[in-house]
Amino acid sequence: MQLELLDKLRAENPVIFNIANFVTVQDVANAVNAIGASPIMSNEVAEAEEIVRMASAIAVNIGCLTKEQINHIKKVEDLARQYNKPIVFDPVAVGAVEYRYKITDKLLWAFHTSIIRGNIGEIAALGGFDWSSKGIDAGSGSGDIDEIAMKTAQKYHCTVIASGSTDTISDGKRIAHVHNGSPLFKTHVGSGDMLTSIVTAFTAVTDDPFEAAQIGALVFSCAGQLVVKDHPNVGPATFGMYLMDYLYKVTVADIKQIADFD
Ligand SMILES: Nc1ncnc2c1ncn2[C@@H]1O[C@H](COP(=O)(O)OP(=O)(O)O)[C@@H](O)[C@H]1O
Ligand SMILES: Cc1ncsc1CCOP(=O)(O)O
Ligand SMILES: [Mg+2]
Repeated sequence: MQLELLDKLRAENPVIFNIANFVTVQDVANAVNAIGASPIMSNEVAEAEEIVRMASAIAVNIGCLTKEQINHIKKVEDLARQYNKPIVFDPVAVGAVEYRYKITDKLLWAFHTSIIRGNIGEIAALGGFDWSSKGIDAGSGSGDIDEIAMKTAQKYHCTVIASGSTDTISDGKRIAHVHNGSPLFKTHVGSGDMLTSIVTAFTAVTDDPFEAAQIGALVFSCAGQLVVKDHPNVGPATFGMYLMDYLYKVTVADIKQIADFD
């Protein structure tokens, strides 16, 4: 894995355009900023072209989907194709809400997406696998996660991150796993959304989405793991607070010491 991409990201400070949800927008902006990129959020179709042109990569999060937003996403994804900007898609709750599944499936067929980042329930739903998602959460299921990630990547011709206690990453041929992290991530709503936009930031510094997915997952998981190592009494609020600090200060050397991936 190219750990030096973290230093490259901080040196280049790329602009990352986020179509965010209103629940976690502040966390996502701060996480992208803390890791060393420059976030911009927008919901307005009239400024879409200017923002796509200035951005190095785009995160599309459907957490609070509206009809107006679907039109915005279509416009932005069309512009991303025109200006050759990578898209990372977060299919929030597609395993639990049929409407979201249908919209997401159409968008994923209509436009090229570099990376889909969802929890295992969301990725299983997109891949057509049996799984019981629960709202925004992964829920429960017993499928083979490697197979689910790989087949879903093949279906949509992209890289997939199925996150969870292990993040499973596939581009349809290769498989990688990031084992770092902490169960505290589950107590902080927005952990997945932050991961998606941090992975998006890494697509700005490498042309290989499989590499961006791995390094993004590793850096984010290690930052959270280091929070808990240094502050063992954190709870949901303080974990989220310290996570921003650790995204800001974590170094390649820190990550090398605890990295657990294959
Ligand atoms: N039990 C766990 N142990 C370690 N890391 C976890 C655990 N659960 C989730 N994570 C981490 O939390 C982040 C968000 O993943 P996840 O909870 O799957 O997404 P979402 O918030 O979209 O449901 C990922 O970086 C993942 O590695
Ligand atoms: C609670 C909630 N409702 C709609 S979007 C959202 C946040 C989802 O955040 P994450 O998937 O990162 O936990
Ligand atoms: Mg999520």
